[in-house]
Amino acid sequence: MSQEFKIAVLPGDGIGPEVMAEAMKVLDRVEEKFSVRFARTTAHVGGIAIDREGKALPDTTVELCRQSDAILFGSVGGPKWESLPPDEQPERGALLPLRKIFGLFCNLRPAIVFPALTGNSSLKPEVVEGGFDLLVVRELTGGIYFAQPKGIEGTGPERTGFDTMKYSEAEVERIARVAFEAAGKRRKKVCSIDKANVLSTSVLWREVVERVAKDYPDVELSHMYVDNAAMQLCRWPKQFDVMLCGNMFGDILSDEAAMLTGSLGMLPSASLAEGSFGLYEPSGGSAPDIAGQGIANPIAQILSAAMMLKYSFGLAEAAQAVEKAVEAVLNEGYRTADIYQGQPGEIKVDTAGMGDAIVARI
Ligand SMILES: NC(=O)c1ccc[n+]([C@@H]2O[C@H](COP(=O)([O-])OP(=O)(O)OC[C@H]3O[C@@H](n4cnc5c(N)ncnc54)[C@H](O)[C@@H]3O)[C@@H](O)[C@H]2O)c1
Ligand SMILES: CC(C)[C@H](C(=O)O)[C@@H](O)C(=O)O
Ligand SMILES: [Mg+2]
Repeated sequence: MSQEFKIAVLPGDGIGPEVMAEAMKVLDRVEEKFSVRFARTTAHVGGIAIDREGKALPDTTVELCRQSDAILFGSVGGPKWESLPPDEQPERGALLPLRKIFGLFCNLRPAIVFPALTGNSSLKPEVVEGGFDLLVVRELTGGIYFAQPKGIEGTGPERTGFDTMKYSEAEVERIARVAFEAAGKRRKKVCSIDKANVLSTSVLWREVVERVAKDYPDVELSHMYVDNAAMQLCRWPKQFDVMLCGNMFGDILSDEAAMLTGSLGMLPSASLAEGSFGLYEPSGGSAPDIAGQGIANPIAQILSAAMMLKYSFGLAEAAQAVEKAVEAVLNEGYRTADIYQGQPGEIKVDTAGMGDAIVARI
């Protein structure tokens, strides 16, 4: 009997369904090749769920996720729902609650500059030469995103919006351990990002990270202020191996790291709970500017599915086969519009063309 895994498939809005369709083809191929079965059930989330079921995260969707071994998520949001009250919008109404409900405290965002794509990077050729990869480890269920109180109060010029930045030692320790474990399997360097010259949360963050580091003597720890880190990422990203960040700093720096790779459409992510459960999604959003045209890059979604194979299902070999297929198509010159530069040897493809090329190489 082949192994079976249950996946809640939540394509969401904008380019979500377009890139998800390609990830489904990849999973079909993995089933064939590795004699596993992925029992997939699709449900609404985000704007489409508001339109069809009246709220961004329907109870039936949450229940489906509970019954599943992992969630494969597309992206949510778009101009159509921007005028709704903040808590009802797709991002705050669906994505953030999903992270909280399932305890997805650990967000892994690898940024890989493939050697074939160094010409696409926004950086100088000598900075990206030969390619590189770094891993952003972002705390995902705490910090300013979730801490209370938050809101908008008062009237007139005194009307005030406020959020609270809070981190407990336990929250910092938990995510720091993930970063050190990951670095131990990579180039053995953790750079912890904070703003300890201003923020009390960062002073605590730094203390706890220092303490945790003592348990990982083979991993080198450094600290960097977030503003400097944003600059260093553009100046010389090869200095980084694992970047350990709180929720908001990790959000910002992971988008920046994505662009070093050539396109946000290349950057996958895993959001993990304790144990094997996880939600896997591209780091980018629903890309309303290109939705419906069939030109979105499906690689972030496909590599997110590969992360699911590895982290939630323990199918490391299958995950590697998918990653190798992505690298192969890039080496052969296949490019969606976002990474196409009109160079000799490049083959321009649409979303489905990229998906098919990857499937054919698994
Ligand atoms: N996880 C999520 O669901 C998620 C993440 C980020 C933003 N959003 C939401 O998405 C909507 C749009 O946000 P935004 O425009 O700031 O960010 P975005 O990530 O959707 O798009 C930023 C830019 O990157 C490009 N891009 C992103 N993914 C791409 C892909 N796969 N292929 C080619 N190009 C790609 C877009 O075309 C756009 O030019 C907003 O409602 C936002 O809140 C959702
Ligand atoms: C859409 C938004 C809530 C989300 C975040 O800020 O976490 C997104 O930007 C991300 O990076 O996944
Ligand atoms: Mg973001």
